[in-house]
Amino acid sequence: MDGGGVEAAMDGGGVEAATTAAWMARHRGMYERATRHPFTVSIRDGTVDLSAFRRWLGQDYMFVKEFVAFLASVLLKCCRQSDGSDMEIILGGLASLSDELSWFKKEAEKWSVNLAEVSPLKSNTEYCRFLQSFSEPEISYVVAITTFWIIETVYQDSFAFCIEEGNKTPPELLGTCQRWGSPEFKQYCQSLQRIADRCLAEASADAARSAEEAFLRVLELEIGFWDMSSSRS
Ligand SMILES: Cc1ncc(CN)c(N)n1
Repeated sequence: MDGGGVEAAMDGGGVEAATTAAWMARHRGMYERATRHPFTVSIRDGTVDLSAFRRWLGQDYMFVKEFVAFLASVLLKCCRQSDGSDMEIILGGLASLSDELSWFKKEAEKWSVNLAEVSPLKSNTEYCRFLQSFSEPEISYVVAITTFWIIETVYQDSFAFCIEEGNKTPPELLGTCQRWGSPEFKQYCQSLQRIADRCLAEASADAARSAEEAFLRVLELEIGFWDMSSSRS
């Protein structure tokens, strides 16, 4: 984090506020582009193009397979670089991906998406490459856990909006929205945020700067992923 960043992370009394909240405020525009994207907003207002939804489903299945390996690398860094107290939370997230993959397979059948025929589109490939880079031991735990938190949070916030009051989400898409928009998943994301903030409070300025860069990169990649789902990029 640079000098401005440190200031932004301080509240009026000079007490350090949570770093992640400061980033979300500082990068509000990008955060909203990722969490109020026309694709998810079209789910909420009931105008979603179902062929775009099917494209998202197939692409996200591929993403989640790569996400398993990413999370395994976060877990490994947690065991090697932290005191290991976060292990159970990360392990819980990793274990839930088994259910998630089964859910994608069932959902793909329901929507007649042949997962065996799906190949990753450009934005997905780019995102998966980013996830793969976390297998490098040089990438620190603080950067990895912050990245994990924001990846999950973008989905949580995006899909929670689709089930908030006033939604016209098609009934057949409610299950998808509840998967990430549920209060339980929100709590999980909040526990990741607390871990990220604790690690960031202890991190060097360089490490915190790298974590903020990763935060921004995730927002960019998420926007690209929704764009890809809506069209073809
Ligand atoms: C692209 C993307 N971003 C986040 C998530 C939530 N794990 C996901 N399934 N796909």
